[in-house]
Amino acid sequence: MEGVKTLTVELGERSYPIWIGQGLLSSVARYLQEIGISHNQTLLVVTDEHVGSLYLAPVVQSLQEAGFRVFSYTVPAGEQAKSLACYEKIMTYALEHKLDRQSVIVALGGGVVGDLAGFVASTFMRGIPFIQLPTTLLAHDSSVGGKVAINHPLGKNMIGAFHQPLAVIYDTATLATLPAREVASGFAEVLKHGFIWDETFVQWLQDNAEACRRLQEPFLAEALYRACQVKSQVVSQDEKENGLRAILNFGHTFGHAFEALGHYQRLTHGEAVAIGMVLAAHVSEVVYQQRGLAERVTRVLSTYGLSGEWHTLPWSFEEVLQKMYSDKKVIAGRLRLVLLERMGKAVLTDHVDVEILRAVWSLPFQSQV
Ligand SMILES: NC(=O)c1ccc[n+]([C@@H]2O[C@H](COP(=O)([O-])OP(=O)(O)OC[C@H]3O[C@@H](n4cnc5c(N)ncnc54)[C@H](O)[C@@H]3O)[C@@H](O)[C@H]2O)c1
Ligand SMILES: O=C(O)C(=O)C[C@@H](O)[C@H](O)[C@H](O)COP(=O)(O)O
Ligand SMILES: [Zn+2]
Repeated sequence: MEGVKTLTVELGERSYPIWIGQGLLSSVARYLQEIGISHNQTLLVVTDEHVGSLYLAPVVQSLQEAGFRVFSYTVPAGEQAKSLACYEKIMTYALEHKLDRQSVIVALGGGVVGDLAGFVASTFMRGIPFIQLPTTLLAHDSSVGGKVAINHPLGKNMIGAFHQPLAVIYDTATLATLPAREVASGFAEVLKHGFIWDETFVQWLQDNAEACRRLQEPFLAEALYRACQVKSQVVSQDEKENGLRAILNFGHTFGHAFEALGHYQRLTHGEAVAIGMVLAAHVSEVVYQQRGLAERVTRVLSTYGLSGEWHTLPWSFEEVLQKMYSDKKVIAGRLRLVLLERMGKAVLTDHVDVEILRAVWSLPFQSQV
């Protein structure tokens, strides 16, 4: 597969490939055959309205021409689709169309479709295989690692499972149709992978920001490859988040609170995480005496079009804090936060005094434009 970057998520018998390259969707059938999917297995492609209108027909056509029996289901675009109602509708569709325990769910879309379709796969007849076909920049993160979930009115990703895909087939040509806001949002998670694990990657992203933001090759594929590499290394060491994997939640304790308080409409996931990372970087500066850390995090985020400003949010510190206590990392009523010991090295800690968070919330925002 010339020109295709390949990684393996090492998880023993559940290991799987990540293929990254231009135009992979047109030969998606070949990739499915490569991982041993046979024509006896019915495929259900799940997508959303935006992605479906652009990419569903060619994907279904390529699969049907290769002899696969294919059904498809399209959900409304947006975070609201990560709901019990949508989950139930897909389940009903799958049952009505006689999918069985060998059938395969194919998630064609961004993180919303991947999380939702993956959760359907994890529970349909107690679990069937699924494939990720990510179409957003952000989905370099969501398509890898097997966290699948829907939201509950009381919190983000509260109903879910760990269910690894059989493969991630990442056609970077699809990113050309992404709205600018979603491009910036996706870079929040790309940058996160550098902040938590690899200072040299942060520097590379700073040095090549213009080309990356314009989605210019070979920079785009390299950025996604390196971010997926960080994610797969972490997941390989701690698949079910017993420890290390929690560092992938950098910026998310604040971020998920912002998303939920905004009813998943005010901020995208990446925007919420970006603000959360700036706040967590300020807390890290205090806890680990890392002067200049928050300034660097804010500056690089702003280079990628992400503001990181929290004072414009309409919620008080108390409202945000209360929401943070429903985070899945909270154990025995104790808040746990991911901080940066230094740039490129994240840690999970439960030793953060709420007064430090309150003091950070009161800091003036330092715009780094
Ligand atoms: N499972 C995980 O590990 C993990 C990791 C990170 C994020 N997530 C989840 O991912 C979700 C966010 O994902 P997202 O940012 O991809 O959002 P998304 O799936 O809602 O996609 C963003 C928007 O872009 C549209 N879109 C997608 N691909 C497109 C394309 N190629 N061209 C044009 N439009 C396109 C979508 O229809 C949607 O309107 C959140 O729910 C978040 O919690 C999960
Ligand atoms: O894969 C992980 O682990 C992550 O934390 C990746 C995050 O970017 C992602 O948003 C994830 O869905 C958060 O999971 P949650 O368990 O905190 O809901
Ligand atoms: Zn995330």
